[in-house]
Amino acid sequence: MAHKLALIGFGGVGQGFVNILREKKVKLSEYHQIDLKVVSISDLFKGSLYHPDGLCLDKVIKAVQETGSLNAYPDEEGLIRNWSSKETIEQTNADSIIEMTFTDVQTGQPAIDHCQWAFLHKRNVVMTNKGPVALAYESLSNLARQNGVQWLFEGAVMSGTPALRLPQTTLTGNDITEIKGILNGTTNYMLMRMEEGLNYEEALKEAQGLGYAEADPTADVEGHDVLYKILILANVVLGVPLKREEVACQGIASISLADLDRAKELGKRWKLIGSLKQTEAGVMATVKPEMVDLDDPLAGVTGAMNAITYTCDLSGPITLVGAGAGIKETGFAVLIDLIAISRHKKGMEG
Ligand SMILES: NC(=O)C1=CN([C@@H]2O[C@H](COP(=O)(O)OP(=O)(O)OC[C@H]3O[C@@H](n4cnc5c(N)ncnc54)[C@H](OP(=O)(O)O)[C@@H]3O)[C@@H](O)[C@H]2O)C=CC1
Ligand SMILES: N[C@@H](CC=O)C(=O)O
Repeated sequence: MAHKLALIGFGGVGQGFVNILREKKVKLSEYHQIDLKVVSISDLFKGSLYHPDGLCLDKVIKAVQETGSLNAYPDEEGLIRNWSSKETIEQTNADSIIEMTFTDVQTGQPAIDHCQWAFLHKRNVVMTNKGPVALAYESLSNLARQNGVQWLFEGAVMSGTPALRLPQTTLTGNDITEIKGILNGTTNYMLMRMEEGLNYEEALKEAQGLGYAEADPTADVEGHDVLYKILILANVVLGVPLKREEVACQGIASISLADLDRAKELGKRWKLIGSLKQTEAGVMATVKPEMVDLDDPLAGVTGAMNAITYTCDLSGPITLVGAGAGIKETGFAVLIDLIAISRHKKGMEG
């Protein structure tokens, strides 16, 4: 039976995910026996489409590429246009809602509402949006559980690199005493390009063009995006309900070309580091730029690559290095969550 999907937010990641479905449809069906069918897409300015039997993804991409809007999708019997995200979540026949709207670092909205509406209508949610996980993890997890649905968000930390699944699956049984890493692709890319001679604005523009930056890139450069990832790691991996106010947060906006030159003279390199440490006084968390030695493994993590080290009591430190941002990489995170939901469903049925 098809697993029906409703996509809320159709920007870079949404379109990247649809392209993955177009590319992998046959393999998903042959090797994983999964038939993922997009029945709804709802985007604030690009418009909205719903067909209970599924949308033609080639026509969806053609419409958006040629006109920037879903309104150019051809009319067909049974097609409904212009539902809001609320109408879509409540009235679609989708099993799972894929939430890919922008991350609001102050309120987590409208994505928190999107999750609530979905859970109350017994729909799973897969999301790349960090806001709801960082700000409302406990209440939304409870709501999902009470309604017998799943809530997965691998893409929220390090895009398609399994930064959440790794500690939750293969590292389980360890006590994790510290988590530390480079957790933002945009700023890591910018620092690299600024070392290569670009100025701050040029480097940011490139990162935006490559699809790494947030809709409001202030979240990247001022460290809020890393702060949110630290809150997610604290809540989800350490089980500690850390709050935003408890984390000192500084981004890279104040780092000048002169600072980069000074680091170079000292045999060092600037990196924006997020960290969480278990102490007797509780979990200590910081987000701040640090100069790391050039022979530190973190110094070699460049561009939009990220790295995270889990310090474990039994297995010792384990470091994961991989993409921290990117359209295809984040689209993959959605796919792996959907494969997990499909497998879970089959296990329950079997
Ligand atoms: N890009 C990346 O590398 C990564 C992104 N993420 C997260 O994934 C999410 C999506 O990222 P990305 O695709 O790059 O961002 P974009 O800004 O490209 O896309 C977000 C889309 O959501 C739409 N939108 C905003 N509000 C609503 C709403 N209320 N209802 C429906 N649609 C809405 C926007 O519409 P419009 O523009 O038409 O207003 C836009 O098309 C973000 O939360 C981001 O933090 C996570 C990991 C990596
Ligand atoms: N803007 C973020 C996207 C992924 O979370 C980043 O640059 O890392």
